[in-house]
Amino acid sequence: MTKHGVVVVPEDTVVGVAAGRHFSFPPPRTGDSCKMLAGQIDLGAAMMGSWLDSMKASSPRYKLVAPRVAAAGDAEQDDWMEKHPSALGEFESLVAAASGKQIVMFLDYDGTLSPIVEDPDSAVMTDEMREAVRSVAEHFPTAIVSGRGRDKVFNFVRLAELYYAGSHGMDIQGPTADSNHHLNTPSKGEKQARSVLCQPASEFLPMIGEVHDLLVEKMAVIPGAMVENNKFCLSVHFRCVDEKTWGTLAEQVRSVLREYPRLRLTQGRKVLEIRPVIKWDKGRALEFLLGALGFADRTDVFPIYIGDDRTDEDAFKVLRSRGQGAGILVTRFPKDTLASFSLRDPDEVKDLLRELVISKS
Ligand SMILES: O=P(O)(O)OC[C@H]1O[C@H](O[C@H]2O[C@H](CO)[C@@H](O)[C@H](O)[C@H]2O)[C@H](O)[C@@H](O)[C@@H]1O
Repeated sequence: MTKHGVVVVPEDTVVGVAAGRHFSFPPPRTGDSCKMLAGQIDLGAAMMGSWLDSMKASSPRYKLVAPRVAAAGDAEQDDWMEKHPSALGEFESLVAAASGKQIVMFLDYDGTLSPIVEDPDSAVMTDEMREAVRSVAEHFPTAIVSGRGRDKVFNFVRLAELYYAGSHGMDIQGPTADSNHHLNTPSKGEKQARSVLCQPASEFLPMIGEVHDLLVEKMAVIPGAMVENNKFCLSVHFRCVDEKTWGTLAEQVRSVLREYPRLRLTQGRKVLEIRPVIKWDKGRALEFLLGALGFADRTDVFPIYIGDDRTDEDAFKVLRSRGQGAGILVTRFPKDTLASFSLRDPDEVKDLLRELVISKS
């Protein structure tokens, strides 16, 4: 398929192309009007129907990619691309807006640095992408912000010089002193203290372990279902579950969570995510890291956050409320988003990272 080809493709493979004109950049300051963008499912009020609806709504199966043919769909796509143009297409205005400011990079992992695949354990990052991230981190402080457990995402990325915010930001670790060139070199005694920066949900560890075991038991009878332990949160994957069984899966998850009112449910790409009710998300992690880097109240900072998922909307929302930087959504579909720009896939993310490095050289 070419970029501009006419083809019907399954989820995760559709393309938006038009260059935009009326996009919202720099992002305006906003209040707390994120609607349900972060994909939170209200456990208390939710009827089974709304769980299922939400799972289906986040899993569109087919989409026409035909700028010249599918006029109705295109109008929507073009309109969306005008509001969220390609960050590559608008690269010069992006760099101009960041001029004189310190760029800080925030990168989601799955769907952003690695393509979405069926088996979560196989979502490896290419060497080319690793090199692009490594180069970008030479120029700008860089953090990986992921729903995955921190150790797991580190094992995929394997770059010691980055910050890592695992478990949707509930487990933040800075680079080791030796590799961190963005902070003043600490003494030997400081090195260890600087290692883990923030774990706001540590009291939930035993509960998460308990719920993990219960969910593994429940999911054992659902073909294709998989439970992933992300340390401070859990993922119940339904990408490989027959759609006819999604209702059963949702009901099983709900039956477990009914007994745990201190846990909440959010939704990602064909995954239900269970996490503590604490007010902490990828947006809070972004703010925490900006503070840790000394940029909390600075106006000369330009955070760039790139992510593909509903949970990344919390970070886009923070950028909007700060009136700073740029949120970039990785997607092939028009989606409700607070991001200012878009990219279509991890390959385009890699291109953008490379362009940023070139612009700095
Ligand atoms: O915040 P992220 O780094 O984007 O993590 C979100 C979830 O990503 C992973 O699941 C997603 O990617 C898998 C591999 O491509 C795919 O199989 C799955 O359907 C996606 O939902 C990860 O496995 C989850 O634990 C994360 O919560």
